[in-house]
Amino acid sequence: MTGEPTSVSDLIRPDADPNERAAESALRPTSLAEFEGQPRVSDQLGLVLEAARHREATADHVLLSGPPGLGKTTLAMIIAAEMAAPIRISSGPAIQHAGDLAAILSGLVEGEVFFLDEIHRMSRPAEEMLYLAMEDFRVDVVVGKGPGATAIPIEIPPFTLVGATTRAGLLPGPLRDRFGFTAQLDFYDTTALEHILTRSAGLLGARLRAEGAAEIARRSRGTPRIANRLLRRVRDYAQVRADGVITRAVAARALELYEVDEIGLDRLDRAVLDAVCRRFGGGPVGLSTIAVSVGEERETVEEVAEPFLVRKGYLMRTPRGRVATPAAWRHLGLAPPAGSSSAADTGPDLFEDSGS
Ligand SMILES: Nc1ncnc2c1ncn2[C@@H]1O[C@H](COP(=O)(O)OP(=O)(O)OP(=O)(O)O)[C@@H](O)[C@H]1O
Repeated sequence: MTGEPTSVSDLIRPDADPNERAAESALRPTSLAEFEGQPRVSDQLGLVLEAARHREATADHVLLSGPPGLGKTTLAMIIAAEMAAPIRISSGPAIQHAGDLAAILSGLVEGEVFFLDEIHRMSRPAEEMLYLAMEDFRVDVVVGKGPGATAIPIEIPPFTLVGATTRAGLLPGPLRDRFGFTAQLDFYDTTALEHILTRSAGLLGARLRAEGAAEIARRSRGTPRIANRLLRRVRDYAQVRADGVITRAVAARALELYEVDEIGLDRLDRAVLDAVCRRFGGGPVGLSTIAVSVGEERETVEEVAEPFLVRKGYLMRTPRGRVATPAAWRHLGLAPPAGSSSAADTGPDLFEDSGS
């Protein structure tokens, strides 16, 4: 049985949207002092950079890991700004040949920050070239083929590699070990998101009340990118359907219009919960069955809806499929079936993909 098609709202997707690049850049904090919400990372990174400045040296290589939209690109830019260094930006998937990497590295100037996003998606040969570059500031460019091939060493100026990954566990040990400092970014609490929203509203010239900021923050899934995106939509609503001021009521009405509920679930999230609870009695039910039932691609359910539902404690992955928790039933306004808490006995598993 196929349910009503559920279009995925782009509002709550944590990934970058190329159409939003300019809007995002305008809201990026440009110094560590302005980078709120990750005090431990800011403190530790501040120390690393200050020490490097003290020694008049290039900063150590930095690895940033964490889910999308939490500020990895922003931090890379801040590192460059704090070191008064230029920044060069590329990404793992863009570097498929070692030669691509050699060309970038040999063009760097001394002290430059090289930001490599999605570093876990680089090709193996490029990765091996990077080891040498990070350690010895040298690359070996192979000229020719077969037995006549020779490696020509090329010196490269000292630089700071800032690698970003959403999957630190996928990085090979030798690569991880070559970073002098690793920072794990966490989801933001609502207070931090309120501050970020207030700052963003100032830059956008939006009239955001503290209670309006709290309402948006609550629905932002712990992610600054989503918070800023919701703010822009709520601002539109406030201008067109209200008097321009973003109060709690205006924010709530706007986000209801966009189908983002009071804890940040959108239509797809709710459809998934609804399918698991109402159609499949709370599970266990396979991922593919859920996807067919909500009329979405399996990958979309798995990558967009599920991580947040699991993080919220609404859905569990078990060896036999997905299971709704009592909290999920309650969120839908339903009474959990008797004994449903014993679903936990099935035990959340560690399988990435267990329910197909
Ligand atoms: N600590 C913060 N304070 C204020 N704004 C932030 C903060 N972190 C992120 N942002 C804002 O969130 C948006 C997304 O941040 P950013 O592009 O740095 O995320 P990312 O982790 O690199 O995401 P991706 O992995 O998808 O590239 C930007 O507009 C940025 O201004």
